[in-house]
Amino acid sequence: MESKNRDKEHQLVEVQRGAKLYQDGVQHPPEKKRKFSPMLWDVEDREIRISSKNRVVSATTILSPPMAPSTMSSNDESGGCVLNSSISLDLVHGSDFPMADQSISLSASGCKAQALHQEQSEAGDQDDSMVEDGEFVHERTISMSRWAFDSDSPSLICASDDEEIILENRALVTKRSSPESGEFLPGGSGHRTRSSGSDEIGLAGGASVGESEDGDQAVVMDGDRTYLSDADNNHDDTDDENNREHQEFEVSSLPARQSINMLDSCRSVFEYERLNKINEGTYGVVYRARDTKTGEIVALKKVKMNKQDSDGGFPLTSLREINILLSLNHTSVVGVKEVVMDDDNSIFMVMEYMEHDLKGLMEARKRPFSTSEVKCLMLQLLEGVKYLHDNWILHRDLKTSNLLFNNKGELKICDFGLSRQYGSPLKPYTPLVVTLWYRAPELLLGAKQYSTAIDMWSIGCIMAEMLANEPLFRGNSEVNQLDKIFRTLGTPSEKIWHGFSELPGLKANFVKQPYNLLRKKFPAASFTGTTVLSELGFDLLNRLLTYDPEMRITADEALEHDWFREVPLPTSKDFMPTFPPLHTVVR
Ligand SMILES: Nc1ncnc2c1ncn2[C@@H]1O[C@H](COP(=O)(O)OP(=O)(O)OP(=O)(O)O)[C@@H](O)[C@H]1O
Repeated sequence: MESKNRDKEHQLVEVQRGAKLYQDGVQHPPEKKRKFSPMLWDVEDREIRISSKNRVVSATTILSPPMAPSTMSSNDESGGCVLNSSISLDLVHGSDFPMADQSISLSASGCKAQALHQEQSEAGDQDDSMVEDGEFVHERTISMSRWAFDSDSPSLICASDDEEIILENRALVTKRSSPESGEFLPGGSGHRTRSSGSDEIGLAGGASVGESEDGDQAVVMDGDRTYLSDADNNHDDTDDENNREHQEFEVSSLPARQSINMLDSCRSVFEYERLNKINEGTYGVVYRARDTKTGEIVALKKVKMNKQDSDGGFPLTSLREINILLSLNHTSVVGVKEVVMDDDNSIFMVMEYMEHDLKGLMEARKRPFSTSEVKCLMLQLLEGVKYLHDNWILHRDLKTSNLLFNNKGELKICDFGLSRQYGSPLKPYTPLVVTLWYRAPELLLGAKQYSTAIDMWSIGCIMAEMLANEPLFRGNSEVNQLDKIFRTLGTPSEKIWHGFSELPGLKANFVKQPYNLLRKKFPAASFTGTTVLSELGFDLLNRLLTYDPEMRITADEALEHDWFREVPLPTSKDFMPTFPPLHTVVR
C-alpha cells in the first residue's frame, strides 16, 4: 500500500487547471464543477461476446493502465492480461433492486473476477480484497454502478450481493453467497421494480459474438470457453484461431447450476404485440408495441446484431446503452422497463413510449416553438443532463432526434449508445455514426480530454435549433463544421480559449473571422420574422456556445440562469402543445 502511494507520487506529472494528471493516466478531478475524464490513457472499449449458453447481461472492457489499482488483483501483477484489460462484467439479475456487478480482471493465464466493495473506493483503498460472501447488500443507486469509479465518484464497481465470479487458472468458478436474493438461475425469472408496467426482467447479452466499436478484440464466452478474440468487421474470426489459442480460457469446470444463464429469465418479445416501426437508428430498429397483458403501449428497440457473424454480434454500444439506461431513473431520461428476447435470441429493450422526437416534431411543425415552450423544453433537458453529469455520465450524442417528447409535455433523453462514464477515454466520434452538427469544437479539434462541457455545447446547438426551427451549424465534414462555427462565432484564439493553440486538429487553414455574429441570427427585435431572443436568452445561448470548455456554462449553472425567470416564463408541461403521433399506422 505504501509503495503504491509512493508510485503515485512519482507519477504525478502535471497539474492541469486544478486537475492532477498522473502518468498512469489517472486524472483526479479538480475541485470544481466541471468534471473531467479521470483517465487519459489509450483506453479502448472491447466487445464482449457471449454465447446464448452463457447468458450474461452485459459486459464492457476498459483497457486499463498498467496496474490499474481499482481492478488488478495481486495475482495480476505477474503480467497482466494479454490486452492489459480490466473487464467489468455486469450481471443484471432479476432481484428487487440490485444489479449484480462483477469486475473481472484478466491476466495472461487466466482471469479473475472480484466483486468490489463500494466503500473500497470511498476509502481510497487501492487493495482489492476478495469479497466475503454476503457482505454487500446495497441498495442500487447510480453511484454504485460500475459507471462511477473515480476518486470523486462514490464507488468503484457495484458489488454483487449474491454472486461472485472468479475466472482463474483456466477455470470459471461461480460462488454464490445468497442464492435466494436475486436468484438468477437458468429458467428463473427476476423482478425489477424500477418502472411500472411489467416488472419482470432478465437482461442478458445472448448469443453474442460481436464487433467492438473499435472493431478489434472481443471477449467471447462461448459455452464452455471464454477467450479473447478479434471482432474486427473485416476479420473472419476463424482466421484468428492462432491468436486465440494462447488467450483462451477454459471454463469447462463451470457447474451447471452456477452458469450465468440469464437470458432464460428474460420474458419473450411475444409478450408484446408489435404495432408498427417507429424509426430505425444506427444501432437498432424501434417499434411501437402493446403489452398483451396490460395493454400498455411501449417502444421496443431491437438491438442490431453484427450481421457478418452468424452467431450474431452484440454491439458494445447496445450493452452500454442497456446498462446505463437500467441504472438511471429520472423523469427526463427515457425509462427502460425490461429487456426481452425472441426465438432467435434477438434482444429488445422495452422502453416507455414517447409520441415524438424533437427532430421529427420540428420538421412536422414547420414553425419554431415559442420562447415559453423552448424554456420548458430547455429546463427539462438541463435537468436530465444535470442528472447524468451528477452521476458521472456523459451522453455524448445529444441531438434533437435523441430528445423524445410525449403528449404530457415531457421531454426525455434517449439513445445512450455513445454514453460514457467519466472514466472513459476520449475516442473520436465516427463521422458516419454521429452527426457533426452538435459536436463541440474541442472534439472537432481533437482535444485529448473532454468533459461534461461537450454535452453543454450540444445543448447550445439544440437551444438555437428549437428557437429557429433549424439546425444552427450544418457541417458536412469536421473541417466544414468548424468552418461554419467559426464563421458564426468568430475564429477562436488562445486569448479566449486557453489551450486552443495546442489542439491537435489546428493544422487546417481555418477561416479568420474575428467577430461573434450569433446575435445576427437571434436579434433582440425583428420586423422580418427572424427569431428574437432577449438579452438574457442570448446570454445563456452564448454561454452554452462558449469556445473554452472550461468557461462553458454547466447544467447546474444553466438551470439557475435568469432567462428562465424573466417573462415570458416557461410554459408548464401541462400546457405544452400536444401533437398527433406521427407513427401510429398499424402494421
Ligand atoms: N422510447 C421511444 N419512444 C418512441 N420513439 C422512440 C423511443 N426511443 C427511440 N425512439 C425513436 O427511434 C429513433 C432512434 O432511436 P435511438 O436514437 O435510440 O436509436 P439509435 O439506433 O441509437 O439511433 P442513432 O442513429 O441516433 O444513434 C429516435 O430518434 C426516436 O424517433
